[in-house]
Amino acid sequence: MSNSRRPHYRTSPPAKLNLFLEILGRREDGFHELDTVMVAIDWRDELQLQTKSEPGITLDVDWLPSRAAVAVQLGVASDDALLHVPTDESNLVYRALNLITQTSGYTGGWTVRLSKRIPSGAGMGGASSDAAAALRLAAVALADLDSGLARELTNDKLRELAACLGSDVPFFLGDLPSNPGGDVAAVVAAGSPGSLARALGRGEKLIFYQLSTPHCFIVVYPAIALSTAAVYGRAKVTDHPRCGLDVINAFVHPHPNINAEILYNALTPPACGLSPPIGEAIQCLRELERPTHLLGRHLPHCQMTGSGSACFIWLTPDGSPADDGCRLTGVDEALLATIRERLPGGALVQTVATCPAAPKIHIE
Ligand SMILES: C[C@@](CO)(OP(=O)(O)O)[C@H](O)COP(=O)(O)OP(=O)(O)OC[C@H]1O[C@@H](n2ccc(N)nc2=O)[C@H](O)[C@@H]1O
Ligand SMILES: Nc1ncnc2c1ncn2[C@@H]1O[C@H](COP(=O)(O)OP(=O)(O)O)[C@@H](O)[C@H]1O
Repeated sequence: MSNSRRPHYRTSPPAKLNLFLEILGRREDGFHELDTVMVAIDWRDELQLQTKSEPGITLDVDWLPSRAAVAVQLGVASDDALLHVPTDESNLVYRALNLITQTSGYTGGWTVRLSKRIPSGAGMGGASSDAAAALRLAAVALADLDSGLARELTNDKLRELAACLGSDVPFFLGDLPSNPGGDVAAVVAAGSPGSLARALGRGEKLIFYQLSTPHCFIVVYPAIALSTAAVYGRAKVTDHPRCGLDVINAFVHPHPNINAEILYNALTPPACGLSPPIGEAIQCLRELERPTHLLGRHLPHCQMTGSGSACFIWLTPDGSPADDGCRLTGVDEALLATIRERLPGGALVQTVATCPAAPKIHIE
């Protein structure tokens, strides 16, 4: 088949927020044992790929709506490191496609376009989500091209490849059934209010929960990119670990009297130690004058996600059902503008809702 007649496979990889993160221990391989609770949110990149007859990977990366527009919001020069996304083998999409090629025995190559919206080094898992999406798209594309090529790409194998790429990557495969030849494209229930998972081990051992209603957040990226390894390098192992089950309960069965302290992140102190403006951003969110009908009578539900630097406010702690319009009811542009103004040095600020971790695949 000529390259121009080959189908395009595309999807919109979501970001994630860690609602809870406790460090249970330090392992001999340098990783940390975690207990973390993650939700997928609809702050999305766009990933499109096509097979080609020649071997090799052609990867184009751009920013949406444009690199210059994102730079203005962040208050940085357009060539700033904050906007750097590699286009070589160090891009996780590239590494994911190499793993698929090696595992399947495919002799052709890939043409890929990655359009970024998820800030890098934010603790929002953008690179991991892109990598999981690349695994899924490539598995579906190879199955269409020649079913023999997909024989080795069972769901268990995809999970194994995902864990090789990074601790957070398996989450973005979603709740894949453990069956050989299971349909990797069909893991998303239509209209699902989103994926929540508890992750143990180094993050790759997952227990998924189905949300009954979407939850909404304001997410703030305060123009700081942090290295995950550097933050873990300063982390302390606790003798008295907290447990993520309260958070899971609060999200799966929302009720009016939720204790604000259930949002917890043991990486916040080391991240703030590396970059004090993150602590200032969290403090700023806690001090916001919020519309009372929105955040109600409760303490502000704010936290940092992952290893930082992004922080979030949980918008639906009062148990009222959040419908699709939650992003619009009460969270007006004025509130988002106030947050931007109060954070010195620029910020991306956005309202988001929970969504499936492994989104729909489109074939054109
Ligand atoms: C902190 C978290 C929370 O979800 O997310 P991010 O802030 O990166 O989004 C994750 O644990 C990050 O997972 P991920 O970004 O996939 O990290 P990896 O590539 O596997 O590891 C990067 C580096 O982080 C450290 N690391 C990572 C995971 C872990 N459980 N213990 C660690 O000590 C190691 O130093 C490792 O070399
Ligand atoms: N597809 C990708 N998108 C963004 N960054 C990527 C990608 N692949 C590799 N990287 C590298 O991964 C690091 C950031 O990962 P990212 O997932 O964006 O942040 P975080 O780990 O904080 O959630 C950066 O150092 C960047 O150079």
